[in-house]
Amino acid sequence: MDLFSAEKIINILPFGGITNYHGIILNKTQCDFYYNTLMQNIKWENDRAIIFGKTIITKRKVAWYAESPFSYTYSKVTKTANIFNKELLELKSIVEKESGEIYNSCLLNLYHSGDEGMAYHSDGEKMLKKNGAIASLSLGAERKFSFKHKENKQRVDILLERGSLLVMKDKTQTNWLHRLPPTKKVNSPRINLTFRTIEL
Ligand SMILES: O=C(O)CCC(=O)C(=O)O
Ligand SMILES: [Fe+2]
Repeated sequence: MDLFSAEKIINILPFGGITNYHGIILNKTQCDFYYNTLMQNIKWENDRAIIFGKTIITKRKVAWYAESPFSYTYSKVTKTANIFNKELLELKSIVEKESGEIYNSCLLNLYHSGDEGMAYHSDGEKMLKKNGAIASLSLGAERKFSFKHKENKQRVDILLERGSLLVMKDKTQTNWLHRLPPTKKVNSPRINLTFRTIEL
C-alpha cells in the first residue's frame, strides 16, 4: 500500500471485522492479459460441495496453487496443491504490496456465467492462519458480493469491479458470512483469486 492510494481504501463492514475494498488495482491491459492467461493455463477442476449430506459436483471450477505442494482435505477428498506459476507469482506480489500482507497460497474460482455462484460461508478452515488476511482479486465479469452478520443478520453488499481487490481480515470470518449470489444479469465468465496464508 502506498501513501497515495491509502485514501481510497475503505472498510465496508460497520462492525465485527475489517474488510477493506481497495477499488481497481489492475489496469485494463493487465486485466485482459491475466484473465486470458489464467483461463488457459490454470488446471481448472470441477468442485465438490456437500448439500443435505450428498456430494454434488458444482459447475463452478476451482484450483489450488501454493508455494509448496501441500496436501489439503476438502469435502472429504485429499488433494495436493499446484505450484505457483509465473502469472500467479506476479499477481501475488502486486496483491501483497497493495494489502501490506504476505500470502503462501491461492484458491482460484471460475464462474462461467451468472448462473454460477457460491453459497454463504466463512473461510475459517483449520489450515488457515487465524484471523489472517484473505485477499480477493476479481477478473472478468463484475459481480455483486454479499456479507451477512452471523448474529444480527445485517447485510452489506458490494460490487466487485474488474481488476479490484477486497481484503477480508481481523474478525471478518468469525462474525460474518459471505457469498457470491447467482444473477440473471451476467452471462460472461468471472475469475476470482483468493490469496491466503496456510499454516504448513
Ligand atoms: O468469488 C468470490 O468472490 C469469493 C470466493 C470465496 O468466497 C471463496 O473462495 O472462499
Ligand atoms: Fe470465501
